[in-house]
Amino acid sequence: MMTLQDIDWEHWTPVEDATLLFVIRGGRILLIHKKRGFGAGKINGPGGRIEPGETPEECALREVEEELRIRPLNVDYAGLLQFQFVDGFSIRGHVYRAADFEGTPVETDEAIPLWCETDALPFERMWADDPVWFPHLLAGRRFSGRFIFEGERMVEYRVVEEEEEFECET
Ligand SMILES: CNc1ncnc2c1ncn2[C@@H]1O[C@H](COP(=O)(O)OP(=O)(O)OP(=O)(O)O)[C@@H](O)[C@H]1O
Repeated sequence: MMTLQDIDWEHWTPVEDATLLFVIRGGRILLIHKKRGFGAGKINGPGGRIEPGETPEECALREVEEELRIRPLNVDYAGLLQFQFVDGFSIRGHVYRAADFEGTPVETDEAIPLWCETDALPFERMWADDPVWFPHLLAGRRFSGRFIFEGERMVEYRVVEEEEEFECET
């Protein structure tokens, strides 16, 4: 069985590089019901794959516009998630927080917007890792997490709080 220790995380490069962006305002967080792509059917933050020539933050903003038609404001870096699947797939998630936004979230081909109270999140409909790092996200802390997944099952994880300066280079 694969464990966290079997992986050289410092030199690990993911098959896919992606983003997540969470608007958190007035005790509520803006999530989506993801209609297609990786994780379709789950509730998550808006986000998607980083395109060539794009920074993670540019991708995060573009994905929120594409999926919900809003423009996040006061965006800051929140954390980094490294997911290794036992079948060989791997994905990195660059996570951002926004304190405000312009526009009105609407349903698109990709997503249905869903405002949730931050103290009543639908974790049973979210990825298994989310309950592990959401407390950091909601508290405004920076974090990084490493995870082993077997399909949709989280096999092992380690999440730590990071110093303010920490940000991943791509
Ligand atoms: C394993 N545990 C996980 N926990 C929480 N979030 C996870 C995740 N694994 C992937 N994610 C997120 O899911 C989105 C997939 O996006 P992505 O690969 O782009 O999907 P999609 O097929 O729609 O691609 P397009 O960019 O639309 O082409 C992307 O935001 C990525 O950060």
